[in-house]
Amino acid sequence: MKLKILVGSMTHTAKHVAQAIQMECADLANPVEVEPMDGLDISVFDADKTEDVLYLICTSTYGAGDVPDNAQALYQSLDLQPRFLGHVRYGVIALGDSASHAQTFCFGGKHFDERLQDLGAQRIGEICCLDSSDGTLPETVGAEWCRQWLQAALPKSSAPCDAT
Ligand SMILES: Cc1cc2nc3c(=O)[nH]c(=O)nc-3n(C[C@H](O)[C@H](O)[C@H](O)COP(=O)(O)O)c2cc1C
Repeated sequence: MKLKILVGSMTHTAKHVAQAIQMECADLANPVEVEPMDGLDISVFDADKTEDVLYLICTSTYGAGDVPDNAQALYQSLDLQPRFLGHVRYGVIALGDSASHAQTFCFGGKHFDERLQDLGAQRIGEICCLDSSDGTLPETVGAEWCRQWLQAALPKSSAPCDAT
């Protein structure tokens, strides 16, 4: 099963989380692709219709609860070019800061989740919120969460991937 991680980031934290997942989860999903959201639109969910693929939205939050600049085009495309995404299974890692932005904590990831659900996509598991003010390492927490998430998402008959 392929894992495609779509990264929305301003100052690279979300990118580093995605890269940690790529290294730590290669035995559970193969390949693990990391793709910055720059320039993407809703068609990113078309390419793999016939493949066994899971999507992971990994995005931070900016402004007053907005998605980062590099995620704007994809986020708006979900609204401006809507289509049924019933074939899409996805998870969300949402990055934010509860100390400075309590009212809009992790809204970037939560906004993506709302739009994807509106279009019929199926979220697997709960949203993973990574809080930059809680003293944990986002790469470590994100990769650990992703291992558990992948294990829950894998069909029961699937053996872990041969990463070689
Ligand atoms: C200008 C600015 C605005 C932010 N706004 C929010 C916000 O509204 N909600 C939130 O939860 N975090 C907010 N954050 C925190 C970031 O989302 C958080 O630090 C995140 O880890 C950054 O990830 P990145 O390096 O991948 O962009 C903001 C940070 C900055 C610098």
